[in-house]
Amino acid sequence: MSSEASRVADDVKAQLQIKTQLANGGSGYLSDNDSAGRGGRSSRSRSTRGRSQPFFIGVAGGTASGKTTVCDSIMQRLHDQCVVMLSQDSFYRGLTDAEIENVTSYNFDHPDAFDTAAMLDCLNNLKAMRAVEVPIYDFTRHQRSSETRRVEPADVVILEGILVLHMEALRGCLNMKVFVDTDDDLRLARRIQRDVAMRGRDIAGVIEQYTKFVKPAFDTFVAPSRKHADVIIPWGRQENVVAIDLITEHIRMKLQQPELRRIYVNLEVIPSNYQIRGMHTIIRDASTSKADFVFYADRLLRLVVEAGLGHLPFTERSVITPTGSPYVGVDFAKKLCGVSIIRSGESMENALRACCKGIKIGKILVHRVGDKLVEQELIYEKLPADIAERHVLLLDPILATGNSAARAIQVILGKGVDEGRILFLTLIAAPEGVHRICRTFPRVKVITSEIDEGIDERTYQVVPGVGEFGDRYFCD
Ligand SMILES: Nc1nc2c(ncn2[C@@H]2O[C@H](COP(=O)(O)OP(=O)(O)OP(=O)(O)O)[C@@H](O)[C@H]2O)c(=O)[nH]1
Ligand SMILES: O=P(O)(O)OC[C@H]1O[C@H](OP(=O)(O)OP(=O)(O)O)[C@H](O)[C@@H]1O
Ligand SMILES: O=c1cc[nH]c(=O)[nH]1
Repeated sequence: MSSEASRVADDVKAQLQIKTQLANGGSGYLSDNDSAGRGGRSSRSRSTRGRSQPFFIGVAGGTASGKTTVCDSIMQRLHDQCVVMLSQDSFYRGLTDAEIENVTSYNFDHPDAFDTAAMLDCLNNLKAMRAVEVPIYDFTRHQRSSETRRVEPADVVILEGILVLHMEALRGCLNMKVFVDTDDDLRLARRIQRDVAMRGRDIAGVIEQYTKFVKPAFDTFVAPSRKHADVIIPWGRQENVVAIDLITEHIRMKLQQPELRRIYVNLEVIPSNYQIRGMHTIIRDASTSKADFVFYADRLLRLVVEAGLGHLPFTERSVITPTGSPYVGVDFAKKLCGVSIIRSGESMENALRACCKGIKIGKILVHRVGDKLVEQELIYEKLPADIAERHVLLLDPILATGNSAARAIQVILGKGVDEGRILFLTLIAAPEGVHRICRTFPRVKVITSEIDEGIDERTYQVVPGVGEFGDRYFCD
């Protein structure tokens, strides 16, 4: 790899590591059935592997920056996946007769030129795995065709357009945001070429439109939206193959992740290895002695606590090492506290104290009233008086229905703690509990070591689970 290519590779890798937040995927193959040319592209799949939501990628950039080429390249590389591509251009509002009369005064680069509601509706339907009818826009007539293009549900949806990252509502739908960065001169040259050859314009008209509308809108809306991107791809006369490869590789990696981790950006499952799997095997074994259960549960709980602490903010700090050399490091976050959900949550207190000397730990006791699915009653709470100023590590080794955790989080929020400052640390989580907490409290970070199959309908125990954690940890 050339040094330039390797620099770009490092850049893209770093951007992906720092900012990318993702969701969903599946299987299929590409076959271009785009009847409208500029109407967006569609690639049909073999199957969507029963996914509940697609993974949305937004690709923005100035006019003629190469967005379509970037999308095509990503799609080609994801040829074994079920991918569809939509273009924001398909959602241009058709012009009225009066607007067409005066078309040189119409600003096609302003957000108002797009039917954003229709675009959102389309994305929401695809999100629910429903097929959509996408409008077909005719650039020569400035009108929507009477026909539409049917787009089937897919595992990956790529949305490209100049304002895809500018529009907040659209950004909210995207799991990955890409900005294609191309020199202004190059873009103008391409734009002239394209509009003359393919959109029935003359050179003078293209330049006039560019100066009057395209450039000002780029400066006002498009360029500032770069800051929302997870990845910025430098794009020039040649394709940035390295960047595309790395993005595709990253998407593939994310597509392989279990469903829940792709849906919820506030869920972290700590990476497993054979040590961790071995410890889980011991604590899940019904014949394990109490001493061994406690020993291995403690080791696992310590890992969960360490992973949770990794999500706290930090400040930079440099020190001098004994060799006299500087080491640029970080300082731990201040103002923390733990809150354990009595009784099982108390098993995590030692792990937290071992990591954070002298940390304040509060307690909450909730009680289920009869049926487990009924809202929990708060029996007791003892929390630090200044909890509203602290980051809160909420401790409970088992997340089953999520009722106990939800009630505890409500109590903590009621004390004035910002939702984004709550970390819920748990050893084993059932999908039902993950949905409950991650959906209800999207800014609470949930950190767990393993996600199990589900909850037993009769006993409400996590399956395969560990049985009653509190009994096995505390009782002889
Ligand atoms: N004159 C005219 N321009 C239009 C019309 N509709 C859209 N545009 C222009 O189309 C542009 C949006 O398309 P681009 O982002 O350039 O197209 P693209 O093919 O996705 O660009 P790349 O793939 O990045 O090369 C805007 O800058 C608008 O000015 C129209 O009906 N008439
Ligand atoms: O997500 P949920 O459905 O609310 O279930 C999880 C709760 O169940 C367990 O406690 P349990 O009520 O068994 O009490 P214990 O801690 O005293 O063992 C566990 O420690 C959680 O607090
Ligand atoms: O499986 C479960 C569910 C709730 N509480 C437990 O201790 N275990």
